Amino acid sequence: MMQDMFGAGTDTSSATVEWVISELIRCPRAMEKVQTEVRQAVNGKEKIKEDDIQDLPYLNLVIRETLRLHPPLPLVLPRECRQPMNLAGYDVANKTKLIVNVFAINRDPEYWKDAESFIPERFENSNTTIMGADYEYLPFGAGRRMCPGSALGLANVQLPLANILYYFKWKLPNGSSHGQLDMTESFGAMVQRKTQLMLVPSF
Ligand code: HEM
Repeated sequence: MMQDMFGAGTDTSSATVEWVISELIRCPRAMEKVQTEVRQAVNGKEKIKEDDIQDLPYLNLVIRETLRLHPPLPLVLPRECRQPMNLAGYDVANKTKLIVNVFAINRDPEYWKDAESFIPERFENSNTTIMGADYEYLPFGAGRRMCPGSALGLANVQLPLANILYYFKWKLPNGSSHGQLDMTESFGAMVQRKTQLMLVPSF
Protein backbone atom coordinates (compact mmCIF):
# COMPACT_ATOMS: atom_id res chain seq x y z
CA MET A 1 0.00 0.00 0.00
CA MET A 2 2.83 2.40 0.89
CA GLN A 3 4.40 1.61 -2.48
CA ASP A 4 1.08 2.42 -4.23
CA MET A 5 0.89 5.77 -2.42
CA PHE A 6 4.46 6.69 -3.33
CA GLY A 7 4.10 5.47 -6.90
CA ALA A 8 0.79 7.26 -7.50
CA GLY A 9 1.75 10.38 -5.57
CA THR A 10 5.24 11.38 -6.62
CA ASP A 11 5.51 11.23 -10.42
CA THR A 12 2.00 12.66 -10.89
CA SER A 13 2.91 15.75 -8.85
CA SER A 14 6.38 16.28 -10.33
CA ALA A 15 5.06 15.85 -13.88
CA THR A 16 2.40 18.47 -13.16
CA VAL A 17 4.97 20.96 -11.81
CA GLU A 18 7.04 20.47 -14.98
CA TRP A 19 4.05 20.95 -17.27
CA VAL A 20 2.94 24.10 -15.42
CA ILE A 21 6.37 25.69 -15.80
CA SER A 22 6.53 24.58 -19.45
CA GLU A 23 3.16 26.16 -20.22
CA LEU A 24 4.14 29.35 -18.39
CA ILE A 25 7.42 29.59 -20.31
CA ARG A 26 5.43 29.34 -23.55
CA CYS A 27 2.95 31.98 -22.36
CA PRO A 28 4.89 35.04 -21.08
CA ARG A 29 1.61 36.87 -20.39
CA ALA A 30 0.49 34.20 -17.91
CA MET A 31 4.01 33.93 -16.45
CA GLU A 32 4.08 37.68 -15.77
CA LYS A 33 0.59 37.60 -14.25
CA VAL A 34 1.26 34.64 -11.95
CA GLN A 35 4.65 35.94 -10.81
CA THR A 36 3.16 39.33 -10.01
CA GLU A 37 0.42 37.61 -7.99
CA VAL A 38 2.86 35.43 -6.04
CA ARG A 39 5.26 38.28 -5.33
CA GLN A 40 2.52 40.65 -4.19
CA ALA A 41 0.86 38.03 -1.96
CA VAL A 42 4.05 36.74 -0.38
CA ASN A 43 6.07 39.95 -0.35
CA GLY A 44 7.99 40.43 2.90
CA LYS A 45 7.40 36.92 4.23
CA GLU A 46 10.43 34.79 4.89
CA LYS A 47 8.87 31.57 3.72
CA ILE A 48 5.82 30.62 1.66
CA LYS A 49 3.46 28.50 3.74
CA GLU A 50 0.42 26.40 2.87
CA ASP A 51 -1.88 29.17 4.18
CA ASP A 52 -0.50 31.58 1.57
CA ILE A 53 -1.85 29.41 -1.26
CA GLN A 54 -5.40 30.67 -0.73
CA ASP A 55 -4.14 34.13 -1.73
CA LEU A 56 -2.98 32.81 -5.12
CA PRO A 57 -6.15 32.38 -7.19
CA TYR A 58 -4.42 32.86 -10.54
CA LEU A 59 -1.81 30.20 -9.72
CA ASN A 60 -4.70 27.83 -9.08
CA LEU A 61 -6.27 28.69 -12.45
CA VAL A 62 -2.88 27.99 -14.08
CA ILE A 63 -2.69 24.59 -12.35
CA ARG A 64 -6.24 23.66 -13.33
CA GLU A 65 -5.65 24.59 -16.96
CA THR A 66 -2.37 22.64 -16.99
CA LEU A 67 -4.12 19.57 -15.55
CA ARG A 68 -6.68 19.90 -18.36
CA LEU A 69 -4.05 19.87 -21.09
CA HIS A 70 -1.65 17.48 -19.35
CA PRO A 71 -3.48 15.09 -17.02
CA PRO A 72 -0.62 12.95 -15.64
CA LEU A 73 -2.80 9.83 -15.91
CA PRO A 74 -4.33 10.11 -19.41
CA LEU A 75 -6.41 6.93 -19.01
CA VAL A 76 -7.99 6.53 -15.59
CA LEU A 77 -8.15 3.12 -13.88
CA PRO A 78 -10.16 0.54 -15.84
CA ARG A 79 -13.78 0.01 -14.82
CA GLU A 80 -15.90 -3.12 -15.30
CA CYS A 81 -19.45 -2.85 -16.58
CA ARG A 82 -21.80 -4.41 -13.98
CA GLN A 83 -24.86 -4.82 -16.20
CA PRO A 84 -25.53 -4.80 -19.95
CA MET A 85 -26.23 -1.30 -21.15
CA ASN A 86 -26.34 1.00 -24.13
CA LEU A 87 -23.85 3.84 -23.91
CA ALA A 88 -23.97 6.60 -26.53
CA GLY A 89 -25.41 4.12 -29.06
CA TYR A 90 -22.98 1.30 -28.25
CA ASP A 91 -24.14 -1.96 -26.65
CA VAL A 92 -21.84 -2.71 -23.72
CA ALA A 93 -21.93 -6.32 -22.45
CA ASN A 94 -21.81 -7.24 -18.77
CA LYS A 95 -18.23 -7.42 -17.40
CA THR A 96 -16.77 -5.41 -20.29
CA LYS A 97 -13.63 -3.56 -19.23
CA LEU A 98 -14.00 0.18 -19.90
CA ILE A 99 -11.12 2.62 -20.07
CA VAL A 100 -11.93 6.33 -19.99
CA ASN A 101 -9.67 8.54 -22.08
CA VAL A 102 -9.41 11.63 -19.90
CA PHE A 103 -6.73 13.14 -22.11
CA ALA A 104 -9.12 13.21 -25.09
CA ILE A 105 -12.11 14.40 -23.02
CA ASN A 106 -10.09 17.27 -21.53
CA ARG A 107 -9.34 18.51 -25.07
CA ASP A 108 -12.73 17.81 -26.63
CA PRO A 109 -13.75 20.92 -28.63
CA GLU A 110 -17.38 20.07 -27.93
CA TYR A 111 -16.81 21.04 -24.29
CA TRP A 112 -13.79 23.34 -24.46
CA LYS A 113 -13.53 26.48 -26.58
CA ASP A 114 -10.13 26.77 -28.24
CA ALA A 115 -9.41 23.41 -26.62
CA GLU A 116 -5.72 23.08 -27.53
CA SER A 117 -4.77 26.52 -26.17
CA PHE A 118 -3.47 27.27 -22.69
CA ILE A 119 -5.98 29.77 -21.27
CA PRO A 120 -6.08 29.70 -17.43
CA GLU A 121 -8.81 32.37 -17.42
CA ARG A 122 -11.30 29.84 -18.81
CA PHE A 123 -11.69 28.53 -15.23
CA GLU A 124 -12.36 31.98 -13.80
CA ASN A 125 -15.99 32.13 -12.60
CA SER A 126 -16.38 28.55 -13.83
CA ASN A 127 -18.39 26.00 -11.86
CA THR A 128 -16.30 23.12 -13.17
CA THR A 129 -14.75 21.38 -10.20
CA ILE A 130 -11.61 19.33 -10.00
CA MET A 131 -13.29 16.68 -7.86
CA GLY A 132 -14.85 14.43 -10.47
CA ALA A 133 -18.33 15.94 -10.53
CA ASP A 134 -17.97 17.31 -14.07
CA TYR A 135 -17.30 14.62 -16.60
CA GLU A 136 -15.66 16.94 -19.12
CA TYR A 137 -12.79 17.53 -16.67
CA LEU A 138 -11.39 14.56 -14.77
CA PRO A 139 -7.72 15.08 -13.84
CA PHE A 140 -8.22 13.10 -10.60
CA GLY A 141 -10.74 10.65 -12.05
CA ALA A 142 -14.23 10.24 -10.58
CA GLY A 143 -16.37 8.03 -8.40
CA ARG A 144 -15.25 5.47 -5.84
CA ARG A 145 -11.86 4.88 -7.40
CA MET A 146 -11.14 8.60 -7.71
CA CYS A 147 -7.66 9.67 -6.61
CA PRO A 148 -7.60 9.55 -2.79
CA GLY A 149 -4.57 11.86 -2.77
CA SER A 150 -6.05 14.80 -4.68
CA ALA A 151 -5.70 17.32 -1.82
CA LEU A 152 -2.12 16.28 -1.07
CA GLY A 153 -1.42 16.11 -4.81
CA LEU A 154 -2.57 19.71 -5.28
CA ALA A 155 -0.53 20.91 -2.28
CA ASN A 156 2.50 19.05 -3.70
CA VAL A 157 2.12 21.12 -6.83
CA GLN A 158 1.05 24.48 -5.40
CA LEU A 159 3.81 24.93 -2.82
CA PRO A 160 6.83 24.10 -5.01
CA LEU A 161 5.40 26.22 -7.82
CA ALA A 162 4.80 29.21 -5.53
CA ASN A 163 8.42 28.96 -4.39
CA ILE A 164 9.87 28.48 -7.87
CA LEU A 165 7.90 31.48 -9.13
CA TYR A 166 8.57 33.68 -6.12
CA TYR A 167 12.34 33.35 -5.93
CA PHE A 168 13.39 33.19 -9.61
CA LYS A 169 12.67 34.46 -13.09
CA TRP A 170 12.91 31.70 -15.69
CA LYS A 171 13.94 31.64 -19.33
CA LEU A 172 15.04 29.13 -21.96
CA PRO A 173 18.80 28.62 -22.43
CA ASN A 174 20.88 29.94 -25.35
CA GLY A 175 18.56 32.85 -26.11
CA SER A 176 15.79 30.53 -27.37
CA SER A 177 12.40 32.20 -27.65
CA HIS A 178 9.39 30.96 -25.66
CA GLY A 179 7.73 29.44 -28.75
CA GLN A 180 10.70 27.13 -29.26
CA LEU A 181 10.09 24.99 -26.18
CA ASP A 182 9.48 21.40 -27.24
CA MET A 183 6.18 20.24 -25.71
CA THR A 184 6.26 16.66 -27.02
CA GLU A 185 4.68 14.19 -24.62
CA SER A 186 6.04 10.80 -23.73
CA PHE A 187 2.93 8.61 -23.56
CA GLY A 188 2.62 5.64 -21.24
CA ALA A 189 0.61 4.99 -18.10
CA MET A 190 1.71 8.58 -17.35
CA VAL A 191 2.10 11.56 -19.65
CA GLN A 192 5.41 13.26 -18.95
CA ARG A 193 7.64 15.57 -20.97
CA LYS A 194 9.55 13.63 -23.61
CA THR A 195 12.57 15.92 -23.33
CA GLN A 196 14.05 17.28 -20.14
CA LEU A 197 13.00 20.80 -19.22
CA MET A 198 16.15 22.93 -19.15
CA LEU A 199 15.71 26.51 -17.90
CA VAL A 200 17.95 29.30 -16.69
CA PRO A 201 17.00 30.99 -13.41
CA SER A 202 17.76 34.63 -12.60
CA PHE A 203 16.78 37.04 -9.84
C1 HEM B 1 -1.24 16.10 -9.26
C2 HEM B 1 -1.27 15.00 -8.54
C3 HEM B 1 -2.13 13.78 -8.82
C4 HEM B 1 -2.94 13.49 -9.90
C5 HEM B 1 -3.22 14.35 -11.13
C6 HEM B 1 -3.54 12.20 -9.65
C7 HEM B 1 -4.44 11.56 -10.49
C8 HEM B 1 -4.98 10.31 -10.26
C9 HEM B 1 -5.94 9.66 -11.13
C10 HEM B 1 -6.50 10.22 -12.43
C11 HEM B 1 -6.23 8.46 -10.57
C12 HEM B 1 -7.22 7.42 -11.14
C13 HEM B 1 -8.62 7.77 -10.62
C14 HEM B 1 -9.75 7.03 -11.31
O1 HEM B 1 -9.51 6.01 -11.95
O2 HEM B 1 -10.91 7.51 -11.21
C15 HEM B 1 -5.46 8.33 -9.36
C16 HEM B 1 -5.48 7.24 -8.52
C17 HEM B 1 -4.75 7.14 -7.36
N1 HEM B 1 -4.00 8.13 -6.76
FE1 HEM B 1 -3.61 9.95 -7.55
N2 HEM B 1 -3.08 11.73 -8.44
C18 HEM B 1 -2.23 12.67 -7.90
C19 HEM B 1 -1.59 12.61 -6.67
C20 HEM B 1 -1.70 11.57 -5.77
C21 HEM B 1 -1.10 11.53 -4.44
C22 HEM B 1 -0.29 12.68 -3.82
C23 HEM B 1 -1.41 10.32 -3.89
C24 HEM B 1 -1.07 9.73 -2.55
C25 HEM B 1 -0.33 10.26 -1.64
C26 HEM B 1 -2.19 9.59 -4.87
C27 HEM B 1 -2.68 8.32 -4.69
C28 HEM B 1 -3.47 7.63 -5.59
C29 HEM B 1 -3.89 6.24 -5.42
C30 HEM B 1 -3.53 5.31 -4.24
C31 HEM B 1 -4.70 5.93 -6.53
C32 HEM B 1 -5.41 4.60 -6.81
C33 HEM B 1 -6.82 4.64 -6.23
C34 HEM B 1 -7.55 3.31 -6.40
O3 HEM B 1 -6.92 2.31 -6.74
O4 HEM B 1 -8.78 3.29 -6.20
N3 HEM B 1 -2.36 10.39 -5.99
N4 HEM B 1 -4.71 9.48 -9.17
